[in-house]
Amino acid sequence: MPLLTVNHLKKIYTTRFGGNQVQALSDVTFSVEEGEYVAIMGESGSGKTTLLNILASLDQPTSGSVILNNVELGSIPDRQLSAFRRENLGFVFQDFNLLDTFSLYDNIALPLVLSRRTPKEIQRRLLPLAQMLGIDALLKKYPYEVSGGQKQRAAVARALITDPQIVLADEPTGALDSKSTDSLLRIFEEINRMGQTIFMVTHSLKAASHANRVLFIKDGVVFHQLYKGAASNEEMYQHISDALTVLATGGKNGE
Ligand SMILES: Nc1ncnc2c1ncn2[C@@H]1O[C@H](COP(=O)(O)OP(=O)(O)OP(=O)(O)O)[C@@H](O)[C@H]1O
Repeated sequence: MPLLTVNHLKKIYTTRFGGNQVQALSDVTFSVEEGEYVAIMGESGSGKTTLLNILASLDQPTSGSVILNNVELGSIPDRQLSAFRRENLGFVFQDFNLLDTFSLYDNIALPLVLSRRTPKEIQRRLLPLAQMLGIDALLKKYPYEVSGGQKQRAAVARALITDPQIVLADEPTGALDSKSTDSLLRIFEEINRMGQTIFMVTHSLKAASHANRVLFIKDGVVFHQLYKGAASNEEMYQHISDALTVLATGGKNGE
């Protein structure tokens, strides 16, 4: 039984006055096993953010379903959605989404504070995580006092502190320089090796080449997928680059 099952997702946006309709997703089906590290790529406008918003239970599909560990997202009552999200999903965004008036410690602790965990328990979980991510000396600092890479590591700590079933990452390296990108990708590899399931939207071939599997989305469907298998990051980079060329030139299923 996969951890995440996405069944025939369709999403049609209707403009406010009912005029234009945009079909962002036509028929998206795939699944993610526990412990996998999956990247999804596609051109601008191909529906990646729409898909991520639906997986995050921030938006609802027009039809189709998403099942996370036997729970169909569409069956969760609205009043329970934010707690479900907080307890089961970890989010990492391109622009970090840290609160400027909170220290790094308080930013990382926030999901557990909202879940009413005791300060002692919060500290017991937070300190080893901060140590693993190399930000333990920065916990009293505010986001404006640290670098982009350090902010992103704090955001990763915040995503992991609830021990989520899956981490959803939206262009996590998009705002980072190349040194911080390498450091974040090493962290993702490390937490994946420790068993964390990761689903990442990215435009970056480099980021995608670190994943175990890459899905390609085009015209609202998963058009192709690549397994890394025993390939190196460099070989995977080349395979992804070839697949993107096929995608851009309109070939089908890797032909
Ligand atoms: N709220 C909305 N209302 C109407 N149309 C929308 C809305 N959000 C997205 N769309 C349209 O749906 C399609 C898919 O958009 P989406 O943002 O999911 O693509 P994307 O792959 O994430 O793009 P990018 O890589 O540029 O972020 C696009 O045609 C977009 O214009």
